[in-house]
Amino acid sequence: MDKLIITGNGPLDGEVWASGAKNSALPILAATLLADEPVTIGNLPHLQDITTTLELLGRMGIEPVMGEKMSIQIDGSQVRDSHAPYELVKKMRASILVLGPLLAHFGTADVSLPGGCAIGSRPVDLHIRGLEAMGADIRVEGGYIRARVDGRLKGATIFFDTVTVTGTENLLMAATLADGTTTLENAAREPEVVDLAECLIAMGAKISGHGSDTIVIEGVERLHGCHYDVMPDRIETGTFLVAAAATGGRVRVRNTRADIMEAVLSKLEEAGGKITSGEGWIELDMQGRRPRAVNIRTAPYPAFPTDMQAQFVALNAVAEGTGTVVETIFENRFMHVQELNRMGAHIALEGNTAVVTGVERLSGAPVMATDLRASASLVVAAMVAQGETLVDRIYHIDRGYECIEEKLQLLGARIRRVPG
Ligand SMILES: CC(=O)N[C@H]1[C@@H](OP(=O)(O)OP(=O)(O)OC[C@H]2O[C@@H](n3ccc(=O)[nH]c3=O)[C@H](O)[C@@H]2O)O[C@H](CO)[C@@H](O)[C@@H]1O
Ligand SMILES: C=C(OP(=O)(O)O)C(=O)O
Repeated sequence: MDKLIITGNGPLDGEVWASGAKNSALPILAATLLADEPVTIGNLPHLQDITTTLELLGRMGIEPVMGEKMSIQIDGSQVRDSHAPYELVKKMRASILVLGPLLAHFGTADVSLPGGCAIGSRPVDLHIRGLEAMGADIRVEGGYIRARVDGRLKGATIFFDTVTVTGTENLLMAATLADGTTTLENAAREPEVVDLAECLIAMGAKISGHGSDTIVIEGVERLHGCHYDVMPDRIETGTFLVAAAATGGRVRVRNTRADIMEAVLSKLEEAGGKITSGEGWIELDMQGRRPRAVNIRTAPYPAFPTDMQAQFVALNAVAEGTGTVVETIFENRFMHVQELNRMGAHIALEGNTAVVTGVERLSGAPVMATDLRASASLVVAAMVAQGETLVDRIYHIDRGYECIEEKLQLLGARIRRVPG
């Protein structure tokens, strides 16, 4: 297992680019299963989760064609087998996103149940209930979701009890080929849902209301090919900006968007960062100052994203004052706290709340990455720690951060990967 070795090296300074968004690329790759012509997806990030998705599509009979500038062409009409096996789903929960498209296009889908993961139990009951409301016959047996429909799915009005991102995406995709109109109420408003909807529209789908909590989809008989570029990754962008803030540095992120990051940017300003932005870039300048601790409460978009919580815990750990961080989305998303405390942080955990009292300096230590954003928080902490930190199990970080060590090296970090 590869490891990262990081030595605190003072303020980060420089420019870096954001990759395409993982959480947008994954549903968009699944959406290509709906078309009966080749779809070309551009600005795909080079990530382990993308490789896993391509392997999954490959098992179904698809032969992806690599194009220029990280683009891939996928022909959904090549599907011969609508089966997503456990050995791939267990590597990546987002594999559940093939359920809706396979069922809507081919009338059958056998997708392994994803099960829980390090951050929580993460059930998929709302995906299943929504598809049943659209006329699917679904049985859960042997660890698999076996879904069938005679003819086309039927439009329905579906109310989500809980706001779910991939649940909204699965039903949105399924509804594009359903007979009649589907209304998704209490739908997720995340920018990645909007990006997926825009891609589906480019494929010929009829969708309105995406970006609000009510999405209306008028089913069509078929979807066609298109070229679509994935939006920039707002979580990767936010992670670089937090790293700048924690180290007292100045970082400009290019190929990104400020308009979808308001909650995060306003917390970074509260922490003392001077934020400027323009067409396709955001800069944070701490002017050498130590950050101030901030209070955070995670919630669905447009509120503060749970995927940035761990990085802000690391920021608070070296900030002036005490910050309270409340996690309301996932019941177990504080695995980084123990590891940060091993580096000298003062974090008290009670239920879904972490009270973080900043210290002047953390100290390097061997630490273990437990999930994707927990890994990012350890990398941020290591860059402000005295001495050397060894971050183990970095396969988690490779799921979501493209060329993490190269990008941070560009900003002046002392970070290297050692094969293990
Ligand atoms: C690939 C992708 O886009 N992943 C993101 C997506 O995950 P994901 O889509 O899996 O997360 P959800 O939005 O579905 O989860 C939100 C909450 O709803 C609950 N729930 C969800 C579905 C369901 O059927 N029943 C149920 O109870 C979950 O346990 C959780 O407590 O949104 C999360 C919340 O912004 C992000 O952290 C993930 O990075
Ligand atoms: C939790 C995340 O991803 P996933 O839903 O793919 O596990 C994440 O991106 O932080």
